[in-house]
Amino acid sequence: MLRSCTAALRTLRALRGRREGASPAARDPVLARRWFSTEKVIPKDHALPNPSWSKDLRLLFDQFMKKCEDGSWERLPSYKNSKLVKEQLSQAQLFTRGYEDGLGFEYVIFYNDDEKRTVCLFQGGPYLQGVPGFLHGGAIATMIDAAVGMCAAIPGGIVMTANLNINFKRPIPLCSVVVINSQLDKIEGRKLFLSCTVRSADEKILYSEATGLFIKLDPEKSLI
Ligand SMILES: CCCCCCCCCCCC(=O)SCCNC(=O)CCNC(=O)[C@H](O)C(C)(C)COP(=O)(O)OP(=O)(O)OC[C@H]1O[C@@H](n2cnc3c(N)ncnc32)[C@H](O)[C@@H]1OP(=O)(O)O
Repeated sequence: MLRSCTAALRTLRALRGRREGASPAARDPVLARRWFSTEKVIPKDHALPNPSWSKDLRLLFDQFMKKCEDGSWERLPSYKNSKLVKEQLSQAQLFTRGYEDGLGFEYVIFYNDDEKRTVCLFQGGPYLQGVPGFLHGGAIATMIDAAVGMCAAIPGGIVMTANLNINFKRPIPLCSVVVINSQLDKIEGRKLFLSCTVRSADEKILYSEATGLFIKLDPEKSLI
């Protein structure tokens, strides 16, 4: 745990050194192209191992990749989300993917279509601290929203969170790995009801439980 936190902070310090002086776009031609042009950028798949991933996260990732071999499970690449991004908002990115490797939300989501459920393997980095040494409740809520939201979005299409209830039962140590199991329980018209649990990698500790209501957007209705 400590090793992955240290690795993430080292990456940050290196990046900080590079960043002093000019604006981000001026220093980074790739970023500049993204911000100021309509040129298509090939998205990076963040839902793959990087050096900040702990042994626990890699182990679980490998186990689920094995489960994908018979087609019952599917790994969801992170760039599926970018389908919704319009050209003029090309600098926009999913909140959970806006951090440098290891500092924020490191996760991968697997989907099982037959069971209508997802498993999200999540390692919360040092920038997500709340009470010292533990994950911030808002970061946990964000990750639950993203994981459960994805479980709703696959059958539901474009959905938004209408209600999310979370019971925080145990604090989650910073940089540890948790498993977020989400399940689609019921669909009523445009309403999708889901539930989820957040457990330790060995499944012995139940950290949080949540239920969520997601609404499939009505194409006839304006959001604003
Ligand atoms: C592919 C890439 C994926 C990408 C997926 C990535 C996952 C990321 C997940 C992040 C998700 C977010 O952060 S979303 C951001 C946070 N959420 C929001 O900002 C949503 C703000 N709220 C809204 O815009 C709106 O309330 C909506 C869109 C949720 C619903 O509005 P609407 O479409 O007009 O629907 P409306 O007629 O009001 O309600 C439809 C039915 O739902 C019920 N209903 C509505 N809200 C509630 C509620 N809070 N509690 C109980 N029931 C409710 C109504 O009673 C009605 O029931 P009945 O009469 O039919 O029985």
